[in-house]
Amino acid sequence: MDPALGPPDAMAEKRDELTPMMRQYHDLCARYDDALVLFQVGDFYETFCDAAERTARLLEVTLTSREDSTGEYPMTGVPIDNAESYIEELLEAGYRVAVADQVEEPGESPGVVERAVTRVITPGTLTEDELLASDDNNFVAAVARASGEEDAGADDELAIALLDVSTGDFLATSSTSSEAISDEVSRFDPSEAVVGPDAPADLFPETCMVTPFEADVFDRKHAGGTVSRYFRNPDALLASDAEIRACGALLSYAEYVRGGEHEGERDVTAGTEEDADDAESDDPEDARLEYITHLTRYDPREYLLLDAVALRSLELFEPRAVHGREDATLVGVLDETACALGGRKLRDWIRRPLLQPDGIEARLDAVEELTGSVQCREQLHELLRDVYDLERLIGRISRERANARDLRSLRDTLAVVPDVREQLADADCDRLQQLHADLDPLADVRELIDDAIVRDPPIEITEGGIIAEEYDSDLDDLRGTARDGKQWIDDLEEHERERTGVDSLKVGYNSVHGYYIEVTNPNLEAVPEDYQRRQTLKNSERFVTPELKEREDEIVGAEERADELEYELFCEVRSDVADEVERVQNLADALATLDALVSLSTVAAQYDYCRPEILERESGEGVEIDVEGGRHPVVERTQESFVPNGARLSPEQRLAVITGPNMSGKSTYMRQVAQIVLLAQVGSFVPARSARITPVERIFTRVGASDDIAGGRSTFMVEMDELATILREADEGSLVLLDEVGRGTSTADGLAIAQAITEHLHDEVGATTLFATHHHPLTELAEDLEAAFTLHFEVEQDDGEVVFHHEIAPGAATGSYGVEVATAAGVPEPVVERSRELVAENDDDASEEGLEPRNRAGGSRSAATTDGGNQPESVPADVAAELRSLQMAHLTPVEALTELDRLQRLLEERSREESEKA
Ligand SMILES: Nc1ncnc2c1ncn2[C@@H]1O[C@H](COP(=O)(O)OP(=O)(O)OP(=O)(O)O)[C@@H](O)[C@H]1O
Repeated sequence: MDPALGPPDAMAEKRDELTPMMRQYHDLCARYDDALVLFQVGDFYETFCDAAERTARLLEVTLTSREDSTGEYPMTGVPIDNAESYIEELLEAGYRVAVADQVEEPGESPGVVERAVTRVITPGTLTEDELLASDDNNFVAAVARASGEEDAGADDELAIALLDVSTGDFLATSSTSSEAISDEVSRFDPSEAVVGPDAPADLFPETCMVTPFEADVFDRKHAGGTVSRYFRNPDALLASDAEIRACGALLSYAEYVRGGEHEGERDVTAGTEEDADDAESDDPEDARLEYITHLTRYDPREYLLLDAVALRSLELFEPRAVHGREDATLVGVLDETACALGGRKLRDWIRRPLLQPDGIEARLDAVEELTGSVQCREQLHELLRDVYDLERLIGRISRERANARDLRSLRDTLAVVPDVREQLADADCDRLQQLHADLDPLADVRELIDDAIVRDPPIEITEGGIIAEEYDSDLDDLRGTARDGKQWIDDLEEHERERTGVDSLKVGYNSVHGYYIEVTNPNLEAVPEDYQRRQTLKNSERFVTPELKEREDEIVGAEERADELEYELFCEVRSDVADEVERVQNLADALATLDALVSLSTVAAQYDYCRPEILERESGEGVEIDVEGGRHPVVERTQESFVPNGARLSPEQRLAVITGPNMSGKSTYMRQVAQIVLLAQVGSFVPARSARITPVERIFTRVGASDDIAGGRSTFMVEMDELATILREADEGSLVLLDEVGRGTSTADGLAIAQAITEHLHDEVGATTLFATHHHPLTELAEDLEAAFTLHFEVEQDDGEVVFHHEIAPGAATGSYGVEVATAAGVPEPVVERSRELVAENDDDASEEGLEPRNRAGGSRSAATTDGGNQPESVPADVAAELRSLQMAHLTPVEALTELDRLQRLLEERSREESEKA
């Protein structure tokens, strides 16, 4: 265990003798033993002992020490004012951070000042804008099994719950397959996972912090109680015990990290179903997080499924190195949203493309309508730019972490809503009409903030200057008293000058002595009786009068009371606004949806996309994809010109074997088809002249071997693993992209595997498949298979140079042009020349060899012939034999070059041996 966590050993031994403050620190460390405790002492957050040494090193701050009667303890502190940047570094180093604040003013009660953990900051539960890396969702997940018993069977139901603490988004689903849950993990990419005793540890990638949490909160009864504090009927809302356990545990965790007076929530005996029924039971109800108002239970089968491999290879959110541009992702090209809300919504749509034509058509109708009206679209975009991140704002408000500026931001957003509504007043399609209805301007909330909070309030909420005039009569009275007093003082100078006859008399103020009357030394004789000396300066004396003192006390008293009252009033307003959390969240959702739709229509109009026709698919039937003039949405933006290509796939013609030289455009083409399908299912227009598409249920990809080298497994193993998944899980509702399968092994084995896979996909799986390959014999196979066909990219040779047209055409490619590409890449001329000779020789050989007959599929191809032939004299027999056995038609250019390189070295070795013998 990390010695920086938990109660320091040095303190534990003598806990009872520690000073009360150090004992507090010790006890909080014991209570929050999985987190680094930052302990407020005045203006600093301090850590002690091992934690101090660790933080001093990590944060590069000075290590000091603190002594009490029990000894001297290392200590390190960071200023509270910029604690967030230090906390960020601690999080990056893999720590959770528990912030223990002073929760009363020093001297407020006898003894040591009270401290409590007011928040536990973990990667998955961030709420501070400074710590949240982006506007995107930041999820914490919890996973639970149905039974929760240690010996649970393999096909027990597994559930995952996901919560974004900063926005209140809360989702849950379950499945009997752990792969399906793993796919959901990839989809939502949580930064933290809370696990109970029975969760499979290998579900989460390394980037996700795994937080073990108390077993009891995962208990069915306890979890049911927790969920029912939030949602009326958990059993009707959620589909299984596993889901209830995951949701309940996650809510308990969210309550736990909120800390503060609710820290008792870690006491897991509270919150059973019986407690929840008892309206009077205070503790659990108090712990309730007001901003969690919706729970979306979904079935993964309602959405197009994309596993981690497909998410990566289709460049949805992460760019692939090849394009080398940050925004070279699908979300990058689609995101023209105006506000953070819309950006998150769009990402969610891309993460979960739809399957049901109705839902897709509803979005497409809205996109079409907005695409057709430039003015409306642009005005909406302009208006939406003034929309703040309402979800995070209302989250902060309901967590009592919002300041007056946050309330004004909410008010400013509400002020935009009537204009946004106005733009939708004449909408035709259902979706836009519905949004028009959903856009509640929350006039009451806006009015409240307008009345209560000044236009430009300060950041601080305890120093006054927040509450508007005429909002509260007591406050107005206090302010009046302070104002009158100040006016009296303003008049005092004039008055006293007249009374004393001293023209140089001045009235001033300083923070130590308060108000004073200053008289210079030559005039001291004129000082009246009632002046009381307060301060002697070099050339003057300062006085007060009993009346001035009295007025001063009055002003200070009134100001202090006004500040306190303002704070109270502010908290009341904030709490009244917090009561409307659900309405604000609903408004946020409507604005987010509108922004996402406007963004899709902006892209559609700007980049000449077309509305796809969505076809119904009966279950068990195959897929129809008919695209004319399609373009790759990402690649077309990264280069000057792009050649459009069509695609026609149907249940009768569903497996395309695509050949063509390197760099001709095979991979681009395949990804383009998949991205067009995916875009259509998002409800977006697509980069094509026309498109007719049946929604696909799942997209599988197996792409370039060098792309996916996962830790600890060879390239070939990764490839086979991904293939195994495809063969096991794909069906006629799937779209499968295979890019150069079988490269990581010998040519013969590679071809055999590719052939077997093609046959299996064709005969058994029935998935719509695009298969790019350098194994030319596969094109022959495609001709034998009823529902397979061939496509190719042709290139031209112009004066020895290869010219790429990037145009797809029916049939198989005639040559591989690998040698020409090698020339272009700068491979030395003699090697290229020799390659040409070999290609010519081997073409003859290859034409005599065929593919394994289908009924012998899987058998390895015949071994190389080693007997002589037309052996050139200068070539040693073994090298010649190896050269002859090379099957050039079956080698990729890189493999051919590697072979050539090896043979050239062998030749040189042989010549050296010969000359040494001679
Ligand atoms: N339709 C197109 N119009 C214009 N340029 C294209 C087109 N398709 C591909 N390209 C360009 O050609 C480059 C190579 O394309 P791609 O990677 O798809 O080739 P490939 O045939 O898969 O090559 P390899 O077999 O070496 O993997 C792309 O990076 C892109 O710049």
